[in-house]
Amino acid sequence: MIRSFSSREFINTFLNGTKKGKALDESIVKAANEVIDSIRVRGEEALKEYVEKFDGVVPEEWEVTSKEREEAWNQVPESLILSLKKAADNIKGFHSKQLQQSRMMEVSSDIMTGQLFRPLKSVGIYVPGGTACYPSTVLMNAIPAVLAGVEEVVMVTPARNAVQIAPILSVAADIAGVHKILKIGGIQAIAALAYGTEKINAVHKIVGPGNAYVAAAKSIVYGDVGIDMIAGPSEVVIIADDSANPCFIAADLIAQAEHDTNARTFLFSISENIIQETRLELEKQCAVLPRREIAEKSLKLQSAAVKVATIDEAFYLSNQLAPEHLEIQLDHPLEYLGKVQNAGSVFLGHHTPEALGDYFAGPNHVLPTNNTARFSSGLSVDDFVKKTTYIYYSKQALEKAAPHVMNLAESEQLDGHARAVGIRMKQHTERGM
Ligand SMILES: NC(=O)c1ccc[n+]([C@@H]2O[C@H](COP(=O)([O-])OP(=O)(O)OC[C@H]3O[C@@H](n4cnc5c(N)ncnc54)[C@H](O)[C@@H]3O)[C@@H](O)[C@H]2O)c1
Ligand SMILES: N[C@H](CO)Cc1c[nH]c[nH+]1
Ligand SMILES: [Zn+2]
Repeated sequence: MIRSFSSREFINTFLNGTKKGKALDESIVKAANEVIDSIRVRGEEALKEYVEKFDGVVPEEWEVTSKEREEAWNQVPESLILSLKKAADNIKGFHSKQLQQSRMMEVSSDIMTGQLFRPLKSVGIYVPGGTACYPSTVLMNAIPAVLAGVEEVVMVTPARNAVQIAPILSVAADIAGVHKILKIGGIQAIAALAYGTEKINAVHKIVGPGNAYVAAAKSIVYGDVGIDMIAGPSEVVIIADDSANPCFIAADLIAQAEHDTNARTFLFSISENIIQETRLELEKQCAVLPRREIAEKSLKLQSAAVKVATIDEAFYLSNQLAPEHLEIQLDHPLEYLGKVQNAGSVFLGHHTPEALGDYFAGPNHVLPTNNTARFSSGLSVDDFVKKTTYIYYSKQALEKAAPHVMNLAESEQLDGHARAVGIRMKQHTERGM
């Protein structure tokens, strides 16, 4: 089910070859452009057409009413509400440490520079709802936004042939502090959030994962609004030696594979025995999985087991791939943290499954995929904050800086810039200021 690759074959196939991930699919981008253009021009009328076309049913109102939100609480078991609340507490705890205060850096008594931190006014959070229902993604998207102080957090999620969204999503939204929930998904939701319609206000930034249609739509609207990232299918790399348990490795590979037939799962091990045992475990565990078809397809098409010569080689491959999730299933895992150069989130040791991070531990599960952890990071409070710098110079401070500023301006042949300083110097001299 999981194919073996040598290191070289792995690099040629998954990093440089036929299975190298692609940020966007051109035909999907083309289709998304059409939908977005229509909604931008024709607003509500086009939005309804596309919701009907792609999601089956057009709800009477886009927004989940406060009555519906209240009633949702009676439809979710108490134990599940408790789990959501505990997870939310951990997520809040972790993200609250990311909050930063505006700061002033006094350079000297007559020069000040600084940074103002201001929350975005409104954001849209996308919660996927095509093939599964993700209350955890509601918490992961909304909690950092609310902590940052965003005034209006608008969640969108497809109702998919139903008039209502799943009650658990609404409850998670209440726990996280979401202000509005709209029953719209896919490209049409991104278009409505980016450009607004007669009934929907445009937001300033759109965050959250989704399928290839959602990713394409986010890439198109970027520039008119902010986005967090272009999220691709989920990924996990597991680095393991003989100290690992093949049952755990297989379970963690399946946990990613069941998301999506395009999810990518990799095992790098110095032990041939571990690879063989994991293969057997995968067969066994997949056989009893409700989402067996999805997981098996993903494992067959998008996974690899690589027998490496050394642990360093495993880290080399992982850093080249820059996976969304990296599990280090080795004894004394903390000792290996220094070897991690590129990864969205790292799971240390034999008892820290990636699923723990998906739901509960606190760090965000909206993470960079498809090699983008080389240059980007998971969702955080920072995504919901703008930083405005400021500068203050006294007259005397400007006089000291003036020759340098004028030199530099003249070197760029921008006389207007030089004059903006020079004119002040002239007045200071003339008026004996
Ligand atoms: N990174 C994360 O944190 C995270 C969390 C949860 C889910 N995910 C990923 O998000 C993805 C969710 O995908 P999904 O499909 O289940 O839900 P989704 O909500 O992203 O997409 C469903 C929507 O896609 C649109 N769509 C489907 N087929 C279409 C077509 N042919 N043309 C135009 N639009 C079409 C429909 O409007 C539909 O409602 C999965 O890949 C999953 O792994 C990631
Ligand atoms: N593993 C997903 C992110 O890659 C997040 C998730 C949500 N629910 C379960 N898993
Ligand atoms: Zn997951």
